[in-house]
Amino acid sequence: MKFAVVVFPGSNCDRDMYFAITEALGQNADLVWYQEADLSSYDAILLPGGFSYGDYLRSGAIASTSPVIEQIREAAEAGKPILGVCNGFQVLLEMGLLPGAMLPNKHLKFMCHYETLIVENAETMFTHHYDEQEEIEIPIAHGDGNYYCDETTYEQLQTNKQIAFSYKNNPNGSVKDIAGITNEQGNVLGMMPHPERAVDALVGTTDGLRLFQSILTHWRDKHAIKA
Ligand SMILES: NC(=O)CC[C@H](N)C(=O)O
Repeated sequence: MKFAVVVFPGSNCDRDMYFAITEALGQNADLVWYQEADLSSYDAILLPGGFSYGDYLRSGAIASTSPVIEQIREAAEAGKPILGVCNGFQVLLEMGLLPGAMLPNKHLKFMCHYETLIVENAETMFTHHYDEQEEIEIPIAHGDGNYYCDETTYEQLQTNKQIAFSYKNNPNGSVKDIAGITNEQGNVLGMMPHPERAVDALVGTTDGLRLFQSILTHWRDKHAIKA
């Protein structure tokens, strides 16, 4: 399986994402510069964390206007898996591929530590290697991680089972403790915590690895040649 890691000016978790795919998952990945990217040959697209365009205007806002965004939109419509982590999640919100918006953390401080997440939906292509309501340890690192959506949107998220992860102890003020959501079709996931930083026991937890394994086995099942 071939993954694209889209690099914007100011991305800083692109190498971690690349490591997670190539070293931990054992699959192919390319770091693709946003201006030169041709995403048509990739099976999945990963938007890494960081501070694209220095978080000017709003986190993810300027990146969400770059030409590569049209290709990401097309890939999403084609049903390819799209994962946005942290700044990648902010870009997905700003481009309207996921509902809601990101606000500054409740205490207006950048936070970088482990959080316990609850797997709210273990049936998505990103989460089927977890158990429903399983608690996993994944690090966060953000200043603008306070997810907001209105009541109607929250009801839609619930009805469509779009809430993938929640925080056990909400660190940033997010509505209903939401840590990660999918689109209605289930092939676009945005999450603030960093699964790519949780794929090697040396750094304390490998709980993030199963997210990438979920993408891989789902893709293999879908593309298996059936006799
Ligand atoms: N690690 C990241 O992706 C940081 C995200 C973002 N720029 C913030 O601080 O909110």
